[in-house]
Amino acid sequence: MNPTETNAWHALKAHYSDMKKTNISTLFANDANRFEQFSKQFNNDILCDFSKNIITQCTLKKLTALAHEVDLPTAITAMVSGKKINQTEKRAVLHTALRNRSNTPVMVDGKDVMPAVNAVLAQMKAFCHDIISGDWKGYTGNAITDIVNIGIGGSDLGPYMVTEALRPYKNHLNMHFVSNVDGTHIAETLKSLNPETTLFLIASKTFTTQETMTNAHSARSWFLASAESEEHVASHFAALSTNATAVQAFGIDTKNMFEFWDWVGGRYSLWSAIGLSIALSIGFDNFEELLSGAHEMDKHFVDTPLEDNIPVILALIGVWYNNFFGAESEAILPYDQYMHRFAAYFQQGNMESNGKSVDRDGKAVDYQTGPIIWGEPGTNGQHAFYQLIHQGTKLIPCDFIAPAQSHNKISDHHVKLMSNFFAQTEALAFGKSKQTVIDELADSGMSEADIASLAEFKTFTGNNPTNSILFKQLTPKTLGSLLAMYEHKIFTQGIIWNIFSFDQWGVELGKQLANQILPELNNNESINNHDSSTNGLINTFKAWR
Ligand SMILES: O=P(O)(O)OC[C@H]1O[C@@H](O)[C@@H](O)[C@@H](O)[C@@H]1O
Repeated sequence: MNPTETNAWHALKAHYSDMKKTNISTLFANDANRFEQFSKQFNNDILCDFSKNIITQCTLKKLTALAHEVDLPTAITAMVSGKKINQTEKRAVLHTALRNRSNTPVMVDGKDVMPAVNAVLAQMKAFCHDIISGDWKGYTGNAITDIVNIGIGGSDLGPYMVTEALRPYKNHLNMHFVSNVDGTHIAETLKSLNPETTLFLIASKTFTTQETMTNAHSARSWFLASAESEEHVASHFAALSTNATAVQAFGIDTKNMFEFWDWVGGRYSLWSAIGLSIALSIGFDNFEELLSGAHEMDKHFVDTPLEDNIPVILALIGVWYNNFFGAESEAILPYDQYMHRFAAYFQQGNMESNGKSVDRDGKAVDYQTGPIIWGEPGTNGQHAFYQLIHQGTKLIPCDFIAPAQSHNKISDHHVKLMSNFFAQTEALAFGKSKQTVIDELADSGMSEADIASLAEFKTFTGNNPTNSILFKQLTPKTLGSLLAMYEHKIFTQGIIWNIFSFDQWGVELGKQLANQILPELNNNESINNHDSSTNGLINTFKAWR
């Protein structure tokens, strides 16, 4: 259903003409209980404060009506019960089954997937035990000290982000992540490694991705240059994949293969065998906690009425700015250094899922779909790009995310960090009037004329919307819940925008052309079969290399 043709959309359009004239300051001034009314707690662990948005209860009602009109509840049930909702790839979408700790049957093609999910988890558990305890020996009899995850996109971003986020839980193993096909990435990583004590995890759903396969072959050659015999590969290489044939062809023993399934999307795969690097880094029990946290959020998403459903509310507020206010982007700003890859992770999560311009009926959409996602950890962002958020011409709704308790209680760092966290959303919402600036400059010794003209530049209009997501501490469980919350936000928005969120055809054309161009780079002949720009660039590259 085209969302713009729903009754709810028309009502929202009319409502927007009123709301665009109001501002956050007024909304707070008129309602002493605004925080209580527009915030929700999840499991007494995560507080989501939506109050600093340009919304009223009426806005939320109308947005929720939109979610009902596009039949979000049926769509949620279809996803979690294994319906093939990824229609262009004819696949189910079941990352929720990977963390289904209640173990209720989940059927795909008449078969319960849970026994297979549990079997791979058991295999991961045993492997983690062997590697972490040092029982697993490398080819010279030494224990493994370093793990290198070789993967890209969903086979890299999630494991890397979570491994970084959960550093306080990590054991003695040194983790490395190689993704880029740029030889610098693997070369710099290998420099510090000893082949006798290094384990490579080749992480690729398809096991055909050019970047990953190239890095995997280079890692193998590097390893064999020391180990000499192919039979040693078995104790230093494992594969995380859906493609057993390609794993075997690469030379990895399938007993070192950790399987997952076509119903796991790459960008939703950290909960599967793709998460093996996470489990190795923090131990399997902590990995299970991560799954449990996500499962708790899954239950909330499935069971909670839309009006109280946290991922749904986040999604609807996102739609409000994206489709009615014309916001082009959203910033994700974690005030936690451990979460420094969180925005990058959800850049893929959001932009690969909802960066679509054809609807589920194959027709070009005539409305906006997924926003541009970006962000960096606070406070670094404050000293870089917040200027534009505060005083630029673009509306940038932001999510501020922070833990109440730091893992590193060093002097007053955390209260300083948090004072910035609170100050920023306050400043963004309420701004600073020209009169306040003039009053502040009154004793500066400047002339009245100078004060008046400077005040123009020092005024903050405010009315910049934010969500604040405050949680107790960054634990595996809380991180699991936060990740699932954002995943379901993306899903909800995809349903509203009537697009397929679980395919990614947009990554294919570049791959195809690169494959055509690659052989053209293997000689020094001038080429002229492309457009003049591409010809010119290739020929200059050939002349200069
Ligand atoms: O895990 P593999 O198959 O190597 O894919 C890695 C990545 O490839 C990209 O082209 C996208 O399709 C991503 O969704 C995917 O995560």
